Amino acid sequence: MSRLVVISNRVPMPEKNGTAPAGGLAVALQAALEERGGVWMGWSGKSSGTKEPAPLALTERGNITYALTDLTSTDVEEYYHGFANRVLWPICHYRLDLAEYGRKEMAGYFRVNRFFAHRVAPLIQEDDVLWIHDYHLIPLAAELRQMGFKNKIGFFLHIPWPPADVLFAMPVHEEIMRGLTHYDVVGFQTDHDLENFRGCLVREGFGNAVGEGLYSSHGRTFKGGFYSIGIETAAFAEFAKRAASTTMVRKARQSLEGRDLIIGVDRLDYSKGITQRIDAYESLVSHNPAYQGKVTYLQITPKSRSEVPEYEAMQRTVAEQAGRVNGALGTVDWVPIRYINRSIGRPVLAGLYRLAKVGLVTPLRDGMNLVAKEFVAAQDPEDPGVLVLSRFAGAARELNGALLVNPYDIEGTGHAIARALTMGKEERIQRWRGMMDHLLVHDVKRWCDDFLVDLTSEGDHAALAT
Ligand SMILES: O=P(O)(O)OC[C@H]1O[C@H](O[C@H]2O[C@H](CO)[C@@H](O)[C@H](O)[C@H]2O)[C@H](O)[C@@H](O)[C@@H]1O
Ligand SMILES: O=c1ccn([C@@H]2O[C@H](COP(=O)(O)OP(=O)(O)O)[C@@H](O)[C@H]2O)c(=O)[nH]1
Repeated sequence: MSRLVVISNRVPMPEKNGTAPAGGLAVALQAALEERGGVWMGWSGKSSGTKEPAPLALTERGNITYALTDLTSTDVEEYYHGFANRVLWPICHYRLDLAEYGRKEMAGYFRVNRFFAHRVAPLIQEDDVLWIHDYHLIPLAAELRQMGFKNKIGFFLHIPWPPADVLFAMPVHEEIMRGLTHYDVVGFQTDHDLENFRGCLVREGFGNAVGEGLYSSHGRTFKGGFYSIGIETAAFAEFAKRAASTTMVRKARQSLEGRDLIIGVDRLDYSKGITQRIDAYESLVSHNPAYQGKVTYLQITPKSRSEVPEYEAMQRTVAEQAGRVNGALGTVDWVPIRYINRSIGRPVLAGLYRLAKVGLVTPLRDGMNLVAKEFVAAQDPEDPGVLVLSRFAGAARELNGALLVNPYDIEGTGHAIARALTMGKEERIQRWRGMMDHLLVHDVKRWCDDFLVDLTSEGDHAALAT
């Protein structure tokens, strides 16, 4: 079997205390690489200031070699905060109104991709298979091809791919589309994302669908597919069962004093629909006094990308909103919303999911959303909680036992929370069982295997070029 070289912007070096940063990409890739070993190259998350970054730092941990590079402060600003998170992220999440397009940032994005190519090049061996992840690194294959690399190179996009009318509002959409054609396999989270990509490619004459999932463009042929990312389902379920008896989770249970727990866990990101969700909860509780003092909503929301103005603003908005609801509805012995603005380790999260009667996962748009899958995996089979899930999360294409909601419909979401809180055990078990069976089969290993089978067995697409 060829050696696997994974390249992603975010690389979670296992810290001394074993905690990884919040974010589904890091969590999933860690699981996938632990399984088969290989090299994982990416950004250290640190800036070298105005100095040229030091050579790649190589660290062996088990069967994984981590290869990390710092970036200059200008690179972090232009490539990560600038183009990746203020242009590609909002565009791919259908938020044209938030995209801040600047030529300096665009140039920084392409420059850092070239820098990544030069940094990783000395590590690449002839029969290595390269798997590049996410919107930060779309042009990387083109850079490597230009340097003469003929290896199989796959790309997986963790976030949604928008329809042509949204994508083409971005001035450099042609360069981005062309960048994707240098891969051998381009993978998306869902069939909807793949359909949108196909529309972008074919409608605007960038390329053609040539059958059997193959596309031709700019003299190359590549496969386009969808591969829905999973979690380590069985291990997470076991984890949650054990977590239920830890001190932290026991304390949480005691503090509820018999109230039903509703839980939300999201990075502080406008795509996650947190403000709409708080509105929905407020609408439910204020219109139904029977719930007052009987439910507790715990929202765990670690800070994310705080240097980006839209994220910084959200920190204030959500904190004020939670404070306002608590001020308006709280009583001397009841706090309606418990709001935590920092990261919680996954072992504790697992126990909290299991404790909860309702999992609220209501993004306005999300590539997949691993929290939805973790919530399901963590439930007690004899008495499972109910998942309230946005129809706009990639996970909604698979988790059909959830109560699907439109997160823009505040009252509708409130009604779904009420339905979840009152659902009988038999229906809860039936809904949960179907989702759990699906997640046990479609776990992170299956995702990884499916993608790599397509990448390594697709033949030489370049030679098939039309
Ligand atoms: O690296 P950050 O800027 O701190 O952001 C964290 C990650 O956010 C995004 O995660 C996505 O990937 C998940 C796993 O496939 C998926 O479930 C979720 O819907 C996506 O939002 C981003 O795509 C990653 O690159 C970031 O590392
Ligand atoms: O305080 C937190 C919040 C989230 N997470 C983890 O971060 C990931 C979030 O992934 P998801 O796909 O839901 O969203 P993303 O943040 O990648 O957009 C999940 O594995 C969570 O368990 C965590 O470890 N601690």
